[in-house]
Amino acid sequence: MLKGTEVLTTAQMRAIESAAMASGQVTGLDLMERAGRAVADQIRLRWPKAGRATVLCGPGNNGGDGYVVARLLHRAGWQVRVLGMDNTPGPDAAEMKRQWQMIGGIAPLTERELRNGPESDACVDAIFGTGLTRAPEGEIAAILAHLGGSGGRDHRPCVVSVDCPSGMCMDSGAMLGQPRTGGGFAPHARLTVAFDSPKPGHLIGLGPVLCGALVVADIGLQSWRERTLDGPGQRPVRLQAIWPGFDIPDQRFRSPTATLGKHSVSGSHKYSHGHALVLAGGPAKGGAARLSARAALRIGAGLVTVGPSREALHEHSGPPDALMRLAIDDAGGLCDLLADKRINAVCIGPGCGIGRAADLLADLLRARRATVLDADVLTALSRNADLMAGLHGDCVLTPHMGEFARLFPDLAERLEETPTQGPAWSKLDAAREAAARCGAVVLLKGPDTVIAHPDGRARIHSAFDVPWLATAGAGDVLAGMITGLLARGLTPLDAASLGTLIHARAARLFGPGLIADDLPDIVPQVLRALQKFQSSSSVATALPMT
Ligand SMILES: NC(=O)C1=CN([C@@H]2O[C@H](COP(=O)(O)OP(=O)(O)OC[C@H]3O[C@@H](n4cnc5c(N)ncnc54)[C@H](OP(=O)(O)O)[C@@H]3O)[C@@H](O)[C@H]2O)[C@@H](O)CC1
Ligand SMILES: Nc1ncnc2c1ncn2[C@@H]1O[C@H](COP(=O)(O)OP(=O)(O)O)[C@@H](O)[C@H]1O
Ligand SMILES: [K+]
Repeated sequence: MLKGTEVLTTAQMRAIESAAMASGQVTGLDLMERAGRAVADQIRLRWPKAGRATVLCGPGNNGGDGYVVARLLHRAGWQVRVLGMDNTPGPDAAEMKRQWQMIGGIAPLTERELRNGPESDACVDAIFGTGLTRAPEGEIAAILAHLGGSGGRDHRPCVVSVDCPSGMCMDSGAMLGQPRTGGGFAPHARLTVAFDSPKPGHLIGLGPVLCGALVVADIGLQSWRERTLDGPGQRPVRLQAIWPGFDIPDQRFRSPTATLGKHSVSGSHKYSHGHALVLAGGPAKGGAARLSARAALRIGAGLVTVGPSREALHEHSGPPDALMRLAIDDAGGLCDLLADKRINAVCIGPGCGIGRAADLLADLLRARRATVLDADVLTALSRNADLMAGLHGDCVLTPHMGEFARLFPDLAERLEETPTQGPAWSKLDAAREAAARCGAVVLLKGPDTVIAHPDGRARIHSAFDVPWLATAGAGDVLAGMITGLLARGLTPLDAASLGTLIHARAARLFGPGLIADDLPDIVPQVLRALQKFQSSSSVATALPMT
């Protein structure tokens, strides 16, 4: 994978910082100075004219970063007011506090001080970072509520958060002590400057909404990151973000003469791009399967066949003409068809009907094809433990939250609980646990999509900027895209990741007003853009991750 896609847990981040400091080549003070400088620089980029800042410093090292920001903004000509706690922090933060005190005073960190102080252009939130262990209470909870607009929308300060909006668990994107769905007052940052790598909480749960624009600043830890996470005897980096820098796992997107598996693309034919089968349902239910089939064709499967029941076959006679149609009446018919080994990927669920999906699934799973399971078949699966036991490593399950709750009710319930302690149970944990239990890749949909492999690898795709993707049939298109990529020979994890990326990019390109039918036909445009991006991947690695 290209650099720049790793997502670190807070525990991994702490381990990397400790390794760096233990090496003797860098001190905690150096790191804190770099972190504070990164935040101050980002503020100055956005406000080129020196203004007024209020800096809120908490009891630990996040507060230490805040004292650095205060000093550097003061040096740049800003009028800086600091609110801090009357405690003795660790030695690095204590030193940064001392340096600030040589410049200016520290008012008490109270909601009253904040509310009654002069207006400021930027309010720097350096109260809690990775050290948050429990839900904030009392005075600090009141300050955080004020940052979230409890004093009225017009009084909501322009917040710049250091590492994360304070009170947010960086492993889950949940606000400790508040409902998962939001609704409580929480700091809504205009900008969040995180260090070294994003954490899961920046990308899932409430994180993307609370963080505002996310900047990930390099504080010089890269070589320790590599040694700590990838060194001999260490666990590999197991979590990645699907965003610029993500390595497209299909050679075709790199160069026209590249190879795909064993087949040279230049000398290839349609069967070397795979044959996808989309199982459709009975009469009057064909739309969803046709959306999937069209998406599978557009994304590059060599052949696509749609397989409804015999009485529904005539409904599938419309375009695209490239699509093949074949009646599949029952499991026997499916087995006969799957005797053709060239059919290497199957999509089951969209518009299939729960009963028919249940009837076909056991034999389909026994045929051991790469299989996408979506919609109706997920409901069938949730009602039948034997079917669930038949899942295998070439399966991709694509539930939305409602379907996930039917399949894994205990995991979904845990996600509903109000988290009180960090690290809080997250959508990432739920998807990973589900994948481990069922032995298949689980793609848990939403604006934050999490894709988990049974071996613990996982990927996160954040698409909070395309709310219009939540439209009827969009999931059917995604299932078809993944099926097409499986037909092309991608692994289930890669097909799910690339399908998710292309799906959201198509929605972004189309813009508001999108209906699911529009998505497949935007795919060629997205593929062209991806091809260009990949052929200039050295540029891509240098792109700032904003
Ligand atoms: N390590 C490094 O070199 C670098 C670290 N960096 C920076 O350090 C940050 C991590 O620092 P950190 O570990 O000191 O944790 P931090 O987030 O400041 O909070 C800990 C304090 O809060 C307290 N506390 C927790 N929850 C609470 C609650 N609900 N209500 C009240 N108190 C609560 C907790 O108290 P305790 O739980 O012990 O009672 C403790 O006193 C990181 O995000 C980054 O910004 C950068 O400078 C780069 C180099
Ligand atoms: N708020 C949102 N922002 C961006 N994407 C979303 C949002 N909500 C859902 N999605 C995406 O839209 C698609 C909807 O799929 P699904 O719920 O299965 O719809 P359907 O069953 O109608 O096809 C999924 O890919 C999901 O990740
Ligand atoms: K913070």
